[in-house]
Amino acid sequence: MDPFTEELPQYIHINQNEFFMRRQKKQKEEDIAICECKYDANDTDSACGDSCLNVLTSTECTPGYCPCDILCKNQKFQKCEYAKTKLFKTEGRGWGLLAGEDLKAGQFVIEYCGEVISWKEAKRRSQAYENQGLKDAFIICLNASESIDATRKGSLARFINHSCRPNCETRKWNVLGEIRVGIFAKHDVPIGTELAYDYNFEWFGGAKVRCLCGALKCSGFLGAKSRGFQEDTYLWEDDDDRYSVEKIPVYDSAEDEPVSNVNGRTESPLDVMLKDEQLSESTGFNVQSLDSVQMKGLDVKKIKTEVTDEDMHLYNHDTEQTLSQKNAMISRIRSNAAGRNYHIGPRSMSTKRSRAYNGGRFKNLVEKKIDAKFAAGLLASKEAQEEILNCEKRKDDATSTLDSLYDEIRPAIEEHERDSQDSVSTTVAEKWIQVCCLKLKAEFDLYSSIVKNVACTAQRAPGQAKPTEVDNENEIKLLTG
Ligand SMILES: C[S@@+](CC[C@H](N)C(=O)[O-])C[C@H]1O[C@@H](n2cnc3c(N)ncnc32)[C@H](O)[C@@H]1O
Repeated sequence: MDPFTEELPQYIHINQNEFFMRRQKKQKEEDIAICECKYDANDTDSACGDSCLNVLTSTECTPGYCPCDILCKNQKFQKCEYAKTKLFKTEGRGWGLLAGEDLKAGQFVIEYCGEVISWKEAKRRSQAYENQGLKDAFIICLNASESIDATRKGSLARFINHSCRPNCETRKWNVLGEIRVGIFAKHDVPIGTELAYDYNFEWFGGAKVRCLCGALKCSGFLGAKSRGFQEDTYLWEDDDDRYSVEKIPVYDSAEDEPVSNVNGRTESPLDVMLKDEQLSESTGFNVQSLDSVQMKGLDVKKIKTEVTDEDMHLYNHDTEQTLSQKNAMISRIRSNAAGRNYHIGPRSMSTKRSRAYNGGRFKNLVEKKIDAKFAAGLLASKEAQEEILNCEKRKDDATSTLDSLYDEIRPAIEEHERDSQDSVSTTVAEKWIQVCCLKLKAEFDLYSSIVKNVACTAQRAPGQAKPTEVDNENEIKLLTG
């Protein structure tokens, strides 16, 4: 299919969130934050610029209450003061959004608008969309209990793709008492550069997609770090021609080494840029112009690139010969569990994994339990037996410490799983890591003690051993001569 003639997917364009399950909040007078800015004609920053108390707390000024009145610059969401952007068709990643003007670091680009729905409804819808075969995911987390779904209704932000090395990020702002999500430039972004942010752990539900961002440290799949990814039940190859992108390089394996172009410079798919004059007519959110936007000016062969040292190992998607050798098919992963954030929890992964990856492409990492008592029972030396049993006790203690720590910090973890913008606090994470390490060390000590003693100390005479609840899997092959 010609990427430039493919029609835009149907959706209703909105630039205000719509509330599906509840009414929009009305800001109470006592909740209105009033800043202390005073307009000074000689200081452009004075009317609610970067030093405004409200700006510093990511809160927009309320019209009628701001001391700077109509000069207030801190009502960007309310006034839809978006940067100029332009839709274009990517190769392999559906539609994307380009910067239609030079963006400054920290600049508000556009609001991520859609239907505000409950977290439960988001789960239900994402499953329904997946069942309908919808290829793209448009639901992001808003807060612990709500999400924004831009699938049917949304702003142009819905077209911003993911990158593992993004030039934009999402930020939450308090606007008239409601939390809203904006896309902001992480650093200066030149006109014509594709905008991208790290979906990170924000995406949940639906199919998981092979990431084609081209970044050196690309995580491989959208949501690869999420619990959803790790609990995925199976991999399947997808010959959907939207994603059959022979020309898109994909980091897949060691043989996919980065390739430099003739100048020794390398490019990322996300460094696609338009010539300035081709963007001159772009508007911030003009969906009508989309037909004409069929990237009439986009000359993929004459791509300008923004190349930094770090980019030197990125793929060159101009190199036809190299590209044709790359993947013709993009694997997609389906997930039963919503691909929410990472998971901290005792033991759940090993059991899930054994089910999840059996027969799949991943190695089956099922843990085989070793019966320490049985191993100790094989040994003639009392000291050796005691050493193994002590180690086992230390391992059991470490396991129960980990379990009770999990119960203790469960609320923080569960909160984090639903609200990806707020991380689990460092103290919780540190405590968790420390106890996990202790448990791993205790396990290691136990297994090394078994190996050492079974291999190096005298064994009971045959027939003397009294194995406890032995099964074939637990049987240890003794290294006796
Ligand atoms: C919010 S939509 C972005 C707009 C989308 N490209 C479109 O055409 O409507 C997210 C979807 O875009 C695709 N996508 C975004 N970033 C991608 C990436 N780095 N690699 C592969 N696919 C990507 C995935 O299908 C994802 O579910």
